[in-house]
Amino acid sequence: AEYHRLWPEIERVTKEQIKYAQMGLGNDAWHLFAEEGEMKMYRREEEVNGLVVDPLKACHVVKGVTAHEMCHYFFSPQYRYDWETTLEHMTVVENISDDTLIFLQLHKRIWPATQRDALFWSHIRQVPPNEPGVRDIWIVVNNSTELPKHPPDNKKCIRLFLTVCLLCQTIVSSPKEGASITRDNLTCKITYCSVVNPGGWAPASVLRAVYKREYPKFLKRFTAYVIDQCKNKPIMF
Ligand SMILES: CCCc1ccc(-c2ccc(S(=O)(=O)CCO)cc2)cc1[C@H]1C[C@H]1c1ccccn1
Repeated sequence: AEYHRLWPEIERVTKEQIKYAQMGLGNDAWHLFAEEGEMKMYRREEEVNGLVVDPLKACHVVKGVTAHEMCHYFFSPQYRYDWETTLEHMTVVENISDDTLIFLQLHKRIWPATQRDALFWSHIRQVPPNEPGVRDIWIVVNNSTELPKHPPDNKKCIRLFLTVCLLCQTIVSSPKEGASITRDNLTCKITYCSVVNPGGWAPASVLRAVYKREYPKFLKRFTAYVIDQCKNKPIMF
């Protein structure tokens, strides 16, 4: 896929997202808006031409799964309806390669906002570990793109623009002397980042209320789904 017209952009955005996810909260003014167990969700209030584009950063730690498993279930289209409750319709409009797809997603209308759709490339890759104690790192990046064959249909819904990454790190605690690694030895550290431009105008208060409610629900549901899918399966590193 290295020769695909989107490849330079995929490389650039993926490298940016790896840096952005690994910098943690940096010294930006993040506001913790949701906290449940190990999951902490932060946002910054930002508007571009009067549109809410609040960057979001979520940090979570889950036991019993690997970074590869978490990213595999986030990337693969066949599981999406199982965990993405706000989807009305989803299709893969282009198979660029086995690690890069283009999705067209119609999201359910979230009253009182207008219905949105999203057209984005999605790329999964393993990244070299950057600190001791981390066995491996995987990332999925979703980034909006335009295709002449799938122009926005402004009569039907508004096309939103997103850049999302799910960066996961696998930490393995040493099993008992001579025992093999089991899921009890696995910890997955998750950083989920998203910047969504809603496309058309929506009241800031409405969008912020939707995000405040939907993002914690989404990450909780998604991680619980992966733990449940993996628990009786051999570990996929
Ligand atoms: C007014 C527009 C609101 C709005 C913006 C953005 C998204 C959204 C799209 C994609 C992704 S993802 O992480 O790439 C996973 C693949 O689907 C996450 C969020 C969804 C909504 C709608 C449905 C609401 C929502 C918001 C947040 C999380 C989940 N759903």
